[in-house]
Amino acid sequence: MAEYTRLWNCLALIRLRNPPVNSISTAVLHGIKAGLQKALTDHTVKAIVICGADGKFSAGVQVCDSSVFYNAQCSP
Ligand SMILES: C/C=C(\C)C(=O)SCCNC(=O)CCNC(=O)[C@H](O)C(C)(C)COP(=O)(O)OP(=O)(O)OC[C@H]1O[C@@H](n2cnc3c(N)ncnc32)[C@H](O)[C@@H]1OP(=O)(O)O
Repeated sequence: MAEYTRLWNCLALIRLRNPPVNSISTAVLHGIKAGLQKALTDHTVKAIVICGADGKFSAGVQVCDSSVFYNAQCSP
């Protein structure tokens, strides 16, 4: 999952949340995309911060979820 939060001033935050290491699954990828779309349609947003939950950023692609590569390349 990835949670979108509109922060103060011109900032938006996308927080990756996929315990234990916030790896990027297909669901996380979709959450990032949804967050980016929200930020892009809010013309007051000037910068997007992407972080990971619970003090970790991300271990990268979720092992054993090869569909992540397909979804990253093929989704519009
Ligand atoms: C193209 C290529 C792209 C886009 C890539 O992203 S390549 C990068 C792929 N990711 C990695 O190679 C990272 C592999 N993981 C690590 O190096 C380490 O796990 C860590 C540094 C992220 C954390 O180390 P540590 O704090 O010692 O914890 P553990 O190694 O014990 O891991 C904790 C649990 O997390 C699970 N884990 C780790 N990485 C992934 C991952 N990428 N996808 C899914 N799950 C992951 C790990 O299996 C442990 O799970 P449990 O055993 O506790 O159930």
